[in-house]
Amino acid sequence: MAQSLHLLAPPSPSPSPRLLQPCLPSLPHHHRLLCRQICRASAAPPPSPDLGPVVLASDNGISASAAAAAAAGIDVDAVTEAELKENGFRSTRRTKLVCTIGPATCGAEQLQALAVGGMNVARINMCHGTRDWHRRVIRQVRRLNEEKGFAVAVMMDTEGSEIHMGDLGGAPSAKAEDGEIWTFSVRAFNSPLPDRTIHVNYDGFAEDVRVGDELIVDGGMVEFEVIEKIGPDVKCRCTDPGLLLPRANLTFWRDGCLVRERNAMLPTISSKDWLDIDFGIAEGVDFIAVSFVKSAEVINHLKSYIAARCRDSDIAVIAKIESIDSLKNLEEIIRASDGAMVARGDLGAQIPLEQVPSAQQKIVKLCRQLNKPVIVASQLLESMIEYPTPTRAEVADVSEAVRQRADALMLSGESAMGQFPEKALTVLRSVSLRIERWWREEKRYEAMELPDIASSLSDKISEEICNSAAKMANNLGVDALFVYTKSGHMASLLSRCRPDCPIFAFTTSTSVRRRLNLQWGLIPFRLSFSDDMESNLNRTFSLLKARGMIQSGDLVIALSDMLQSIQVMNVP
Ligand SMILES: Nc1ncnc2c1ncn2[C@@H]1O[C@H](COP(=O)(O)OP(=O)(O)OP(=O)(O)O)[C@@H](O)[C@H]1O
Ligand SMILES: CC(=O)C(=O)O
Ligand SMILES: [K+]
Ligand SMILES: [Mg+2]
Repeated sequence: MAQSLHLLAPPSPSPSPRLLQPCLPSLPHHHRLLCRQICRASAAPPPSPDLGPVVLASDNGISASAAAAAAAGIDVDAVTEAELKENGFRSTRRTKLVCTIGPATCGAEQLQALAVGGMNVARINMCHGTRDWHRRVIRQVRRLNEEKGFAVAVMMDTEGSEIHMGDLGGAPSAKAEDGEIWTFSVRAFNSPLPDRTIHVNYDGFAEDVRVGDELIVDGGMVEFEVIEKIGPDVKCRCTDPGLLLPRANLTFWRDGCLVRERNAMLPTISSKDWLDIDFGIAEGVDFIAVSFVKSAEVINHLKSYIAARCRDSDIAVIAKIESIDSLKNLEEIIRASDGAMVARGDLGAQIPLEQVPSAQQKIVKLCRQLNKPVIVASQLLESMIEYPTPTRAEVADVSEAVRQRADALMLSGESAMGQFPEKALTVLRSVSLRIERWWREEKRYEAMELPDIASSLSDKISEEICNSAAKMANNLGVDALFVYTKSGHMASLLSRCRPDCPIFAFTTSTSVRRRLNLQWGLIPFRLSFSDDMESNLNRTFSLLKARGMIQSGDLVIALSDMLQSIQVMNVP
């Protein structure tokens, strides 16, 4: 039996309104499901011969077209579906995982291993690698999605025009020892570079630094003091030894303060970034993460650029919070963006390290309030670049980000160039699962105030519906929330509430489905559905039951943004 609440608001079109009317879902046999088939062939029935137009495919690498799966002959049943089948709804991972792809993970097999291991989003950093390399990675991810049924989204991260070192003439790293004299120069060198010489990308560098300035590499990996300026060359003495990595970020400090007048004059999106963005649009990336955002203006500019260039404007813009200016203008930046990243690497080079944790907490909270997905990034498992197990402190850091209910966690060097990318991903996955479960068991609801964000009446109703549905789901202990959403908006409003149960998000568009992959607690499916909720539900139930993903008797709350309705029912 189902109980439903339908709310009507202009301009939302709706058929006959029923207020808390019981309705009996029947399983109409004339609506057959084409299950884009999966993985465990044995677990699913063969598609019927008279298939209708309905297509359903789930994310997280758990389903594939029947043809593809059969042809490939492999079991692509990754985390979510296995979890759903084995342990029921409660144990699916809510926190999403982003992996930076680099030399350690760019091969087809390595990418597949990451997808199976729970990678929701693959990130490519335009600071590194060639255009051809990036293209190969994007296409490989897309191919895996098509052939193996994954739905891994692709995020392109811009280089930005902050000051950084060159690529060390091809060397993977260089060691700077205490007291050594190194030359930082804006001259172009042919490889190999002269000994202890570093190229700097910013032409004004030699003019801007002064003797006595501190030069900080990658937020403190290595530190130098400027001792002499000779034309384009700046001689520096190493005062804090360490490892220099290619293209490491450089900041200079004077009298204990970051020198940032010059950086303020550099554009957030450089001309090289614009070319990269054109490339990203052409290759159809799902997210563009903008480095060193200073204000909302640049985000608005990029969004209108994207809207003008791609019709359905389905690339989401993520603001990377990694500078003092981005903290100053935090709220306007987050409001303008489709999501944010706490880029702790560079952030920790611009503000004192001890301020990074509170900045993280503040950004995560604000993003949730404003309903924007947020990624916590950098050094989560840094030691795993070299070692197969994390430090206890790293596990505690990951746990804290999960406890804050960030939407996603990100691997950087661990997956790009580390020795144990898959193990690092496994650590993120198992720590997320454990902390999420603990949190639910302890019923540690953080009653976070969620401010109204809608402006139109229709959006206000959607918001109220989602808030109520999430509350009802917790109070009734339902097994899952189902949301039928074309734009994905209602799914993200539900995710914002961080309910106890997972959210099955059904959407008609492949790109919306991939984008929802970044959001907390959502299990995105693509499904062609109609405005007839009863038939949608019956079709979904029979399909998911056939796949063993739900069972008769499971308690479900279903929402739809076409009808703006809530229905509570047991799966028939
Ligand atoms: N495409 C790539 N090719 C070669 N090395 C890479 C690539 N992507 C990442 N790396 C390596 O992995 C490290 C960490 O990756 P990450 O993307 O976090 O880079 P970053 O330069 O530290 O950060 P960001 O530009 O995001 O501030 C890099 O410093 C680089 O050594
Ligand atoms: C991810 C990134 O850009 C940073 O941490 O600086
Ligand atoms: K970058
Ligand atoms: Mg950065």
